[in-house]
Amino acid sequence: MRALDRKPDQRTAERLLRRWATPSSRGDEGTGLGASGPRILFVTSEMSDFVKAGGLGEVSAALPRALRATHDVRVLIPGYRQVLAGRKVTTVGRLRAAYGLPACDVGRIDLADGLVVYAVLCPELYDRPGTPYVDEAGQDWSDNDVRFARLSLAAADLASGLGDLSWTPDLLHVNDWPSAMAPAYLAWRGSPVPSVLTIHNLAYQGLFPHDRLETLGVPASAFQIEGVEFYGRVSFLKAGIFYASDVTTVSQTYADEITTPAFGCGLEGLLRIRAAQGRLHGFVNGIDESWDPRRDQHLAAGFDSSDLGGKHANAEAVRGAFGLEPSTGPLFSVVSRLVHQKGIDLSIAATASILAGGGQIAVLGRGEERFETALQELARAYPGAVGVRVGFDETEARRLYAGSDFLLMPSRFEPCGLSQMYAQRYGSLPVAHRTGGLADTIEDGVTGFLFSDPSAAGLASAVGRAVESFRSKRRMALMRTAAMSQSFGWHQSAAAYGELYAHALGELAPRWSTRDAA
Ligand SMILES: Nc1ncnc2c1ncn2[C@@H]1O[C@H](COP(=O)(O)OP(=O)(O)O[C@H]2O[C@H](CO)[C@@H](O)[C@H](O)[C@H]2O)[C@@H](O)[C@H]1O
Repeated sequence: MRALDRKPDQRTAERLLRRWATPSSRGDEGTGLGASGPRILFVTSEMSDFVKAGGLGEVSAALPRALRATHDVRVLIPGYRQVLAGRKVTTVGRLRAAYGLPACDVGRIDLADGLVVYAVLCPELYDRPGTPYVDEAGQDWSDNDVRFARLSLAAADLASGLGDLSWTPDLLHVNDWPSAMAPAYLAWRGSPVPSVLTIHNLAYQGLFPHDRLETLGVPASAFQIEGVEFYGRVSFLKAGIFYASDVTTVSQTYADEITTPAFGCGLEGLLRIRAAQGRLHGFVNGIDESWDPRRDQHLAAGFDSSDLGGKHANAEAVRGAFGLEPSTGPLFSVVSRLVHQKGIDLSIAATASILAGGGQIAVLGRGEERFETALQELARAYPGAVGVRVGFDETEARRLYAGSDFLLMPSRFEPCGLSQMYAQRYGSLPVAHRTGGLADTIEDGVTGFLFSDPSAAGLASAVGRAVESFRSKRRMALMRTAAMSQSFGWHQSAAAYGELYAHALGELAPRWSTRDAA
């Protein structure tokens, strides 16, 4: 299935083989190599140190840091204005134009904790207002194919030793469609550098018209079912799934789900093949240490499971900020991108059961206009009981987790989900659809409430169970304590990624000798 049929780049292979000639480099001694261990370039289109549109931004800030104890991890990100503004950026390399992709410089930023970030410096592609993906009106940038092909090609170039950097990665770890072309560029130039693609959300695939092949540097021979073609278009994500050495996603349940037609978004066939090869893995995300209700500076007051006084202070702050009346009933929250995936329509439909149970609901989110409008109408219809804020606000989000009793998360699918972990850590019990990472991180009836049918009725029945539990102080206290003591650190999944890297790197030599002999 792998299309690595060209003559590999000899110089790179020899460098890697020299570097990985020792037993430990083949993973025989685990991953305890320290910061002088394998050089990993973590390629991402968002990182919450600079700019975040969703969960990927948080994972990109946390996972490279969790891996630093054992790996020499550096990050590559487009040089958006949010990345460069007010920072010391040293130009350390230059990459040539290729195909229809412009030349760019490589800038180095040293973050306060020592993490090194390389920025792809190309103002014509990245120096714009808006988010990494859309303009201020919410429209996709029309040149997103070039913007993210340039990111991917920069990663492949650096892995091939181009650009004159004094640091050359041993392995690329790419994330979602914006960097998923990097493994393909490596394969097309015959590079032996291994790559790992993490899928944070299969629903976003980076699909572009067939007439962009030349601009993007896709060889005509790769525009086929065993390559990057997806129903007549170029699929960046499929390129990554097809060419990466290994594919991971962010929970075991989602890794299983995406091999089925219901969740596979048309890629289930290829994903089944990768799974059969033992190349599809599920590693659940962690949450970083800033999510600590005792010390979080964003909160109105700190608290822990043995003293929930501060939680009540946060509930008061939320009620005030969202225009809710004083109440002793249950407070439900939603903190979410307002998109179909997240089942926002189901949460709207469940409002009746929440209000009937004497509860209130506070919603923070932004996204599709139809959901923003519907939620604002709901708040107007139930003043004092439903509060809605359209926007993206870290402090409000943290206060909502801290102040609410329950978090609604009826996602139709959820690769991992972070909000349900934050909520549990802050003593807010998630009411969630039993899917993907939600099924893997919530214990039904112990740390939250799961329901199996993603419908208004399914959610309403779980809301009923939550309201019922709220009536028993003892039960609530037990569940809160169980939720707050869940361990969601990065340690375990960082170790799993480390093992995977070691395995992919260790395969270099055998793969090469077979090919050399051929
Ligand atoms: N209006 C707002 N204001 C402030 N903060 C807001 C906000 N709306 C959302 N957030 C924050 O954004 C994050 C959302 O993360 P999720 O993992 O839940 O979803 P997302 O779908 O973006 O990520 C995708 O990638 C991640 C990472 O792998 C997977 O966990 C997930 O399943 C997948 O869909 C949470 O930290 C939440 O607090």
